[in-house]
Amino acid sequence: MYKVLVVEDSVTVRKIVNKLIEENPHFTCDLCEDLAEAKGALESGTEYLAAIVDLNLPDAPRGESVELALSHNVPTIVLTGNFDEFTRSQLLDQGVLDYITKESRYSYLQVSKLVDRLRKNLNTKVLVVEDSMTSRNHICSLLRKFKFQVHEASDGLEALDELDNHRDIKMVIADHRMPNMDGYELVKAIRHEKRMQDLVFIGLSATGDSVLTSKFIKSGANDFLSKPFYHEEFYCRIMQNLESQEMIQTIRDSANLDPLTKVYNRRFLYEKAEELFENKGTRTNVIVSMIDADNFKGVNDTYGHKTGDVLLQEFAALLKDYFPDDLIVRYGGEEFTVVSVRPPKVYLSALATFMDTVRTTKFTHHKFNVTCSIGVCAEAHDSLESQLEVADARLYEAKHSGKDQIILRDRKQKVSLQA
Ligand SMILES: Nc1nc2c(ncn2[C@@H]2O[C@H](COP(=O)(O)OP(=O)(O)OP(=O)(O)O)[C@@H](O)[C@H]2O)c(=O)[nH]1
Repeated sequence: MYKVLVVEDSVTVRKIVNKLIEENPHFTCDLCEDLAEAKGALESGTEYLAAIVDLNLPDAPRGESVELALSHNVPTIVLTGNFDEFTRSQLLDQGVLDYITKESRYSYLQVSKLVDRLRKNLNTKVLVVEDSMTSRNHICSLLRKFKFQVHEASDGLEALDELDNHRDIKMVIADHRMPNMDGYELVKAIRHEKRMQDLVFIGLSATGDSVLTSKFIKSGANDFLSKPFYHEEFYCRIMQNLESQEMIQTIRDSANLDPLTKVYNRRFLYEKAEELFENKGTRTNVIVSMIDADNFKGVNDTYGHKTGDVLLQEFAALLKDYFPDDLIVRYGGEEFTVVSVRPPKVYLSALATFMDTVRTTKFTHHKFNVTCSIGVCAEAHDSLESQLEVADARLYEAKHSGKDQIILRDRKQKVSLQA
C-alpha cells in the first residue's frame, strides 16, 4: 500500500482528490489542510509516493508548501486555481512533476492517473542510449524523477548488451547519432527479436531532421522526440506509449489468462505448446504435470462456491510461487497443468515440495487443509496432446489409488517424492 500526501485547504477539493486516489486499492491518502499540518506529516517519517499540493494556502501563500514537499524529496504534483505560464515554468524548473489546474473532474482524474503511473514506474525499466553525457544525465534525471528504474548505455552495442542482461526492460529511449552503432541500426536490431508491443522504442534527434524521423518510425520505433524537448512533451510521450503497451498487454491477458486464478488458460497452453515442440530438437524434454485438488466438490458443498473460488485462487498462487519459470495453466475446474523444461530432478523436487506445502497450508479464511493428486509425464513425446493424455491417465490412477500422491510412471508404479 502506498501513501499519498494531499495538502489542500478546500474541503471539497480535498474530498474529490482523496476519493479518486483511494478508489485505487494501492493507495491511501494523508490529508492536510495547511502548511503546518503538511510539515508534521512530512516530518513524521512516513514515506510518501507522491504529494498533491495546493500552490496557495492561507499559511503558505507563495508556494511554500511545494518547496516543503520537494525538500523532502517527495515527487510533487501542484494543484492551482489559475494557469499562469510564468509560474508553470518556475515550478517545473523547481522540480515538480506536473502543474494541474483545478478546472474540472478531468483535471483531478489526471492527478490520480499520474500517481498510479508513478506506482507502475517503480517496476518499469527504461534504457537510455545516448553518447553525450550531459544529454544522457538530463534524460535519466527526468526519468528518475518519475520513479522509473533507469539503465544507461553510450551506444547501440552497449544497449544490446544491456537489453540482453535485463530482458524485462520495457522502453528504450535512444539518440540517433552515436559511435559504434547508431539509433537507427539499434532499432532495426531490436525489432529482429522484440515486437513493438513488447518493447517501446523512442528515437531522439536534433530538431529539423524530418527524414530521420520517418526512417526511425519505418524501422520500428514507436515514437520520436526532437531535441530539445519540453519537460511535459517528454513525459506525455513516454506515458502515452507505456499506456498503449499496457492496454495491449491487458487485451492479451484477457485472451490468455483464466479470469479467476490469473494463470494461463487452455487456449494459451496449446499456442505455447506449438512453440515448445517446434524447438524440441534443440532443447531438453518437456515435462507435463496434471495437478488436481482432492475432494474439491466437498469444499463447495461445505463452505459454498465463493470459498471454493478462493481456494482455487490460493492454490494457483502457490503454484506460481513454486513454479515461477514454468507454464502454469488452469486446465479446467480444479485441475491445473504445469509444463516445464527444467532438469527433471530439479522440477520433480519442486513438485514434491509443493505437495508438502499444500498439505500444511491453511486455505481460505476458514483455514482448512486440502491435498492434491498429481500425474506426471516426463518421457519424451512428439506432441503436447500425447503428454497431456499420459499425465492425465496417471492423475486418474493417483485419484483412484488413494489420492494425495504423485504418479510418475505407468503400471501402478508409485514413486514417492520427498522434498
Ligand atoms: N467454486 C468453484 N467450483 C468449481 C469451479 N469449476 C468447477 N468447480 C466444481 O469442482 C467440482 C469438481 O468435482 P469433482 O470432479 O467431483 O472433483 P473432486 O470433488 O475434487 O473429487 P476428486 O477429483 O475425485 O478428488 C464440481 O463440483 C464443480 O462444480 C469453479 O470455478 N469454482
